[in-house]
Amino acid sequence: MTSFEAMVAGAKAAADRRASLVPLARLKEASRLVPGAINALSSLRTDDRAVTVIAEVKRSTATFADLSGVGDPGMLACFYAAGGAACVSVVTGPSTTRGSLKDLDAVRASVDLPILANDLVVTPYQVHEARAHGADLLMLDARLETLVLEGLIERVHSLGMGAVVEVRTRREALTAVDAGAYIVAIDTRDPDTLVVDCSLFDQVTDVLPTQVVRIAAGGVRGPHDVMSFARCGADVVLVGEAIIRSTDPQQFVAELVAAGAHPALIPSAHREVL
Ligand SMILES: O=P(O)(O)OC[C@@H](O)[C@@H](O)c1c[nH]c2ccccc12
Repeated sequence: MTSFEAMVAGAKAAADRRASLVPLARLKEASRLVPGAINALSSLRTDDRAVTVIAEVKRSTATFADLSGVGDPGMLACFYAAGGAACVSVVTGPSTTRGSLKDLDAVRASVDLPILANDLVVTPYQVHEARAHGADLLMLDARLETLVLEGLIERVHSLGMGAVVEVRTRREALTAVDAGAYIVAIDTRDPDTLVVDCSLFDQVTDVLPTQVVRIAAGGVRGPHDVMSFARCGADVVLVGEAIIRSTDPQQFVAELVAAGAHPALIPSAHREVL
């Protein structure tokens, strides 16, 4: 079993345990009571800035080191909104990340921005959970079996949410699009060293149809990286660790947002009408 297969098995077992406590039918009922999902597309892709920012609430790094500065996730999300983030991402699991649906609840109660729920999602039960807790976008992984991925994307879209499919290679990018994704997150980090490789972004996105939204996800350290990814054709950057480690998250998000709106990055066709 590969480590990804082991993580999938773990996520499935955990979801099955939760389903034995709260059956799917109850969850579906609960999702009918929450306000409908916000269509995040118009917030993510805008004409007046080259790149928009998804700011992430998370309790651990990609290598599961503790990010103890998170404190109150709702408050942090308010800082992100005040800093100009287009969307807030919340890591809700798996358990190694110390994230939970409680964090999603706290963020949902605090901001009106679209929310991306970020977990290893492997069963339709988790899709309904995310919706019942107010998510508008849901992260999926292109390494899942194709039929499973297709089914999950369909389920996400049928609940009015947007599926964000995370990819690392051209092949995964093609799989994601074939499976019905129109928002793709590209992780350009080397899996061993976690070093960001902007040139990989170009290679992977090359195979995507132009209408597909491109999110640069993982390892973005600051405004400079936002501009680099913008030049590679990113529409959105997803930033977690660097914001949480900063001394002033609102100010840091504002700096990322300003970098994404830098006039030098806006295509001339748009600049003329501004
Ligand atoms: O903290 P970073 O390096 O800015 O990375 C953010 C994002 O890529 C990451 O949190 C993420 C991407 N896909 C995920 C799936 C599950 C949990 C978390 C994630």
